Amino acid sequence: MEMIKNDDSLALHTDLYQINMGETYWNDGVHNRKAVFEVNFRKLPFGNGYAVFAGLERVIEFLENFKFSATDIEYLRSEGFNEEYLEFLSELRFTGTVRSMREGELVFANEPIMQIEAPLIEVQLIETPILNIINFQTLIATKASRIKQVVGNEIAMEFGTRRAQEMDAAIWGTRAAYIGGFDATSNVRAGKLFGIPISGTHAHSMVQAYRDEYTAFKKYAAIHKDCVFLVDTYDTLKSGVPNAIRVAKEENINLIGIRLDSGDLAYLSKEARKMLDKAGFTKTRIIASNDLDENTIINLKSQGAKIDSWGVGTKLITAYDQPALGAVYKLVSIEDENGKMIDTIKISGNPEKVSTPGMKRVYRIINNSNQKSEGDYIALEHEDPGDEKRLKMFHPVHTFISKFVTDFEAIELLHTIFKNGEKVYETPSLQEIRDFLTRNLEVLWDEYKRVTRPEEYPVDLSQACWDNKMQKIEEVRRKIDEKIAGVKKQ
Ligand SMILES: Nc1ncnc2c1ncn2[C@@H]1O[C@H](COP(=O)(O)OP(=O)(O)OP(=O)(O)O)[C@@H](O)[C@H]1O
Ligand SMILES: O=P(O)(O)OC[C@H]1O[C@H](OP(=O)(O)OP(=O)(O)O)[C@H](O)[C@@H]1O
Ligand SMILES: O=C(O)c1cccnc1
Repeated sequence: MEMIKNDDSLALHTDLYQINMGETYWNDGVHNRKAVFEVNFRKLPFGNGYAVFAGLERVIEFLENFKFSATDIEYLRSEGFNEEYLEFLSELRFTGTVRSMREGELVFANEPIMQIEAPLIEVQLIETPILNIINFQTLIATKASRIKQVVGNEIAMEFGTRRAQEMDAAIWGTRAAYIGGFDATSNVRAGKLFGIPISGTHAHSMVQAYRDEYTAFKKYAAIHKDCVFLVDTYDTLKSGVPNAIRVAKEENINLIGIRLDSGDLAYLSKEARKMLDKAGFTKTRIIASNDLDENTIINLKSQGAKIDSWGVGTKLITAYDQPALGAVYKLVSIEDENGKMIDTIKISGNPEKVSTPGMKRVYRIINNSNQKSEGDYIALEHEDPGDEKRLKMFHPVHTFISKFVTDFEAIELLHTIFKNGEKVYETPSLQEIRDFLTRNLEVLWDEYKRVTRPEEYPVDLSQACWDNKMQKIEEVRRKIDEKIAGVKKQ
């Protein structure tokens, strides 16, 4: 229990190796060298054609409060860390510059979604929490957006708290789901904290508690004006729907809806719709739940199900079919002993895994003739694609795949969030973030938005960025060859 009481900071919410590397840099006197790291992921989740960026708000909160508490230092002392290093850590605050995509931005594989420029030790210590936040929230926002694409103008309700990976995941997952386009949540705390609309029906347990469906609905109606009755506890069509209609006729309530939670949802919804309409409850909505996801929803719609609202829990909040987004945090540039910034690269046998060196900017290239996106364009810091009359966009691996864009606007996607440790970004409201996502989706061709086998959205490098990468690959190769030659000579 003592440990839990002392959970008074998030600075230790990192991997031990970060603190060990920090100690190495500090001991060597290189800890204050400027370093630039970028966050990117290599593969879109769920086979989706885009991802929805989420997590920035919590990253901001984390960086603003970044500080090792007295109990953090005490704990590290008990683990045997050097006393002077601990003294240094106790004074450490975040002093860096952060550029980031905004929440609700569409993001794609192999492009920087956040860039952090700070003293090496700071930028290293915050890697783990930043990835922890972004990987989860972006994953859930993307899953939610994918489900909402299928749900369309009908209502999507987040019902997942009971199945989420503990409380933080439920709360921040709910916020991410709302960013991704869900309309409401059953989690009341998320309603209080973030202003997300809350909504809910009742469980089978209430019907079981009264041991009689009619009585249970009557008791609920006695205290609630707006009612949604769960109609599948005993028999949906023979008991549930008739009881809901009977109580709605007897009591002065709005029968907003009925909920179906088992059985053949297509068949039951069609039959229930007929019964409700015949009784005059044409506005009463049919809500469905039970292990739903985008695939079941497509399937139900194709069967002509008469469902107006969709309650989605487990498969959304746990990102059931892909439980992790693989965003990574890579060093792209570091100050050398003369104060000069040197670009760095990570090589791999897999061309997609070779990092792109240097400080970069990301632009969305919007074609002025149709206001649709031609793709994203990664350029070096000093370049401005907006200056180009004729922009060449080519595939970064299969370079022969290329096109020229002429009448376009290059919209910069990375925004300055912190400048030298000071927050300079005005955090938008959740509603603004949702509207931003809606506008972003409008510039994307439908081919990238479909749920099954979407087209691959272009994420291209500028010629200078590509040349810089090739030059770095060459440099690394030469160095290795020289080393091998040196060893052979000995
Ligand atoms: N017409 C339908 N077409 C395709 N999938 C459906 C259809 N009706 C229901 N489903 C889905 O089939 C699955 C049925 O799951 P399952 O067999 O566990 O439920 P059940 O027996 O109806 O109810 P319970 O949750 O009480 O066990 C759910 O994921 C549900 O969403
Ligand atoms: O199915 P999900 O997408 O996770 O949606 C939430 C589920 O949670 C509730 O039931 P619970 O799962 O607790 O019990 P049940 O399956 O027996 O109804 C509710 O009735 C939904 O079925
Ligand atoms: O309100 C509901 O119907 C609800 C809430 C959470 C989980 N399942 C259903």
